[in-house]
Amino acid sequence: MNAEALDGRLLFAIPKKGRLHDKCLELLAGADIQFRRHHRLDVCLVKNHNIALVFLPASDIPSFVGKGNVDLGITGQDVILEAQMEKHVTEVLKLGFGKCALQVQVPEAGPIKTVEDLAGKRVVTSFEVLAGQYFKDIDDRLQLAEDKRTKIEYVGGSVEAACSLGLADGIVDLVESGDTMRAAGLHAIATVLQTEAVLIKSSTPKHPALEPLIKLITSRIAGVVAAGRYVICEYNIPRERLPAATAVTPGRRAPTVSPLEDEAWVAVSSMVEKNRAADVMDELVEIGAEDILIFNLDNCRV
Ligand SMILES: Nc1ncnc2c1ncn2[C@@H]1O[C@H](COP(=O)(O)OP(=O)(O)OP(=O)(O)O)[C@@H](O)[C@H]1O
Ligand SMILES: O=P(O)(O)OC[C@H]1O[C@H](OP(=O)(O)OP(=O)(O)O)[C@H](O)[C@@H]1O
Ligand SMILES: [Mg+2]
Repeated sequence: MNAEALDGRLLFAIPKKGRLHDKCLELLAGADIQFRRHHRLDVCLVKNHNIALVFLPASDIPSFVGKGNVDLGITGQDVILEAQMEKHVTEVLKLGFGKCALQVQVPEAGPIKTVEDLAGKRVVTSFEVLAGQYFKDIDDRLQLAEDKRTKIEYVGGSVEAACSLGLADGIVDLVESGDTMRAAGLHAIATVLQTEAVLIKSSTPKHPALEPLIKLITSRIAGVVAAGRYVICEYNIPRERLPAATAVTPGRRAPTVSPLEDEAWVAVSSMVEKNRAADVMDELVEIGAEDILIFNLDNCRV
């Protein structure tokens, strides 16, 4: 693809593989951003918008966005901090996936119990900057001499193998379910940070004319994210129990209440957070609601 084909288009960086990739494709589909990616090509034009998608490693996206080489991107908060780009990018939206924690881990059976025990020893990580800052603070606090300070060593992947290979006394790596950590015989002794995937834009945009398109795409993606977070709860309730019921399902602004042919009853429709839906249904049954239905949302603007 030649450079002119990209001229004037909003460049939107998407993780090319790994944990965030599939979720990003779902977001793009939900936002009706249409494209066909040719085999092995990392740049492709969007058919129905003035956008080009650029598929990049998640860890490279913060500096591409921060330096204004691309206008918009999706990546993890962890790699933004690791790239020291937090002042150069603006977090537009939290996306609710890619949630995990960057943790200090040591062999379960070993003598090291705290980060103070680990200070001064060897730590292997893919997050050199964040691990370096974390242990610098501890080394400073413990007033360790220059030659006794924690040694941080970078590896590009399979960090969890470092202790059993004899390369490290501890590691700093991402943990979600904890399966990788436990399988490697490790356990966490401290959390450096919590992270999730975010939509980011450059803090000093090179193409101000693209701002309306950034707003539009942000609004569409926010709709898809909210649709995944909420369900619609509908039920019938005796009119005199309505105040109790609407306390359980207050909705985002207010629940929709409709009359029924039977004047003693009303129908209620309300948005409910998906992870609270089962509890809400239990409470509604307690209050005397009947015919309680839950519907998934395909998309929304709220
Ligand atoms: N287990 C996980 N659960 C949730 N989010 C994760 C997990 N591992 C990584 N992430 C998030 O995804 C981002 C990219 O990491 P990921 O490992 O997917 O990319 P990668 O290392 O480029 O790909 P790969 O692991 O396939 O080589 C991380 O910076 C983090 O924000
Ligand atoms: O707590 P868990 O659910 O096990 O997830 C954590 C693992 O996920 C990531 O690895 P990934 O699968 O991306 O492989 P990588 O180490 O090759 O990057 C991360 O580096 C951890 O190893
Ligand atoms: Mg990985």
